[in-house]
Amino acid sequence: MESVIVAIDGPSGTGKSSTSKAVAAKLGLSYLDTGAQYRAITWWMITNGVDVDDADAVASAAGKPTIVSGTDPSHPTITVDGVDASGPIRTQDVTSKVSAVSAVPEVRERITELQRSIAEAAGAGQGIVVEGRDIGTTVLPGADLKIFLTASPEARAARRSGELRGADVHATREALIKRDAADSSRKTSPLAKADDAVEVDTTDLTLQQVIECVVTLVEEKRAAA
Ligand SMILES: Nc1ncnc2c1ncn2[C@@H]1O[C@H](COP(=O)(O)OP(=O)(O)O)[C@@H](O)[C@H]1O
Ligand SMILES: Nc1ccn([C@H]2C[C@H](O)[C@@H](COP(=O)(O)OP(=O)(O)O)O2)c(=O)n1
Repeated sequence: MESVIVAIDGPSGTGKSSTSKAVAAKLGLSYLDTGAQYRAITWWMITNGVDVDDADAVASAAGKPTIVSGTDPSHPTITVDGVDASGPIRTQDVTSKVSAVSAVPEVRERITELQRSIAEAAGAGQGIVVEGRDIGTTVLPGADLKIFLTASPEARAARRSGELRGADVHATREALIKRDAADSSRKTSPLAKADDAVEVDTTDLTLQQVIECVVTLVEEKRAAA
């Protein structure tokens, strides 16, 4: 069967990670969480004393860490300089700083290059599901299928605060809206829907329904190829 490259973009809490992992596992594809890579480089900046609000300092350090992503959807991994970073990249500290670091063009250039080489390697096999903010627009504009997930801020905040074991929904909603605004308004490769992306509003859909919808879209693409 032909390999297939699927790009899934959208704001926080729309279901990108859960959907992408499940779709990739179901169809035997590789999986790449690009947000984890931006979180990993942010974690490296913090642990190495780089001031994340100093764009010049972040730019000069952007080439230093070695980030390696494992692409098995049933066991995604990420290491920074050989150290497992999967836990530390999910802290509130990293979450609050990742938008500033990922807005720096030198960081994006470095990470985009890494993403393209991973997608190229997977393209030699069955293919890959790559999720993020700018995959359909910038990283893989030639992807076979582009999906843009959306959901109301209320639904997204409720999902996130559920994950954070009952964190205040209002505070979660405010933090999420702030991060989306920063990601959507940055100059380099902002969060945006590609013109040829299929938009799926997940507000009133269960995760299973979203997964089925995306699996069907991939199968239709493959059948038409
Ligand atoms: N359609 C949905 N309905 C209800 N909960 C969902 C749905 N999609 C995802 N979730 C839950 O919402 C949370 C955030 O999903 P996630 O896939 O991490 O989103 P994203 O990667 O877009 O930030 C997870 O706990 C996930 O299980
Ligand atoms: N392709 C991407 C993916 C993520 N980012 C940045 C912007 C996001 O706020 C952060 C974190 O992304 P991540 O997907 O982990 O965020 P959430 O799971 O939605 O909380 O990384 C990006 O700039 N470009």
